Amino acid sequence: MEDTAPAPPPHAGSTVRRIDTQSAPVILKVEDVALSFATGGLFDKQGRFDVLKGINLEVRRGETLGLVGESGCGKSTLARVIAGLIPATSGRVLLGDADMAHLDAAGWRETRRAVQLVFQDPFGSLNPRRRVGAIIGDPFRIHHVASGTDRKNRVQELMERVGLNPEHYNRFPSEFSGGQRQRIGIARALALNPGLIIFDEPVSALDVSIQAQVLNLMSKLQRELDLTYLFISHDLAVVRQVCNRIAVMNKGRIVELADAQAIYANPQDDYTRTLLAASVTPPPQHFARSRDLVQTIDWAAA
Ligand SMILES: Nc1ncnc2c1ncn2[C@@H]1O[C@H](COP(=O)(O)OP(=O)(O)OP(=O)(O)O)[C@@H](O)[C@H]1O
Repeated sequence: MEDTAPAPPPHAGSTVRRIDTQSAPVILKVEDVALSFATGGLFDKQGRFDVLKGINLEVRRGETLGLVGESGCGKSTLARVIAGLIPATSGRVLLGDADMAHLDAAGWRETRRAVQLVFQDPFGSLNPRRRVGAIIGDPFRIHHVASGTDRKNRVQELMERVGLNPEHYNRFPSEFSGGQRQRIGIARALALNPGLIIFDEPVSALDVSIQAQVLNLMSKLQRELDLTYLFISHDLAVVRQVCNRIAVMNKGRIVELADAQAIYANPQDDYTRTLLAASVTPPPQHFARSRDLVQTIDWAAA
């Protein structure tokens, strides 16, 4: 299946699913999280760099929370703290009732299943020597969920769900387009029925028509599977289409968090206004093409 289907311009309309963000249960809570990296005094006299400063946010079941801010403000670092890949220096990350700082082995396994990270990786790629069926089937293999024909059937169901041809199970990543490879990453993230999927800039390097297809796929999957997303982007025009609420981040702090409509209609913070002013949709030729854009965390190696 090729990415040639006509698609609406990605910034033309919203695909946001309506949910009651006040009453839906909280599945993730970030409480006063701070993170400092040691710099050895290279960049500042204290010998540390405060990347995250007093971060508070909640993600409610079924919503898409956007996390927006300029490059370097700490979005990806926060994603990694939430996914349990980097411990916070202080504060708490609660997944359901479980404090990520105090998980036993079973708790870690559950976290690795429950939180999936899908991100833009212009330099990396899906392992070119592995077949797509094996790549998408990794979570089943790693978590001992399914093997043999059962695993193959489940992988092919996932391929179908994300709009890939299941008969392409034995193909290599190089035989897929950029948009299709994103679908491969998304299929792998879906494998273990995650409670939360963190998308880190999943469409920012894609051709504009392919962006629309991937955003539409994300919305379709969310409706069908009742998924919860944390959507990270530097571009307020992109998150507008998919987010119920938006957190605006600047220099390691959340400076504003509100319903998406309120952010656009009545931004409260100067920095949000600056970001909004900068989020004019660029013409298609300004989007770089990328051969391989999304990679999920290889939990076996993490
Ligand atoms: N392991 C590390 N050690 C030291 N500094 C780091 C480390 N990881 C990230 N940083 C710094 O933390 C800051 C935030 O980085 P981060 O990647 O989280 O930002 P971002 O908002 O996601 O930006 P981008 O969209 O460009 O990825 C940057 O200044 C980065 O250089």
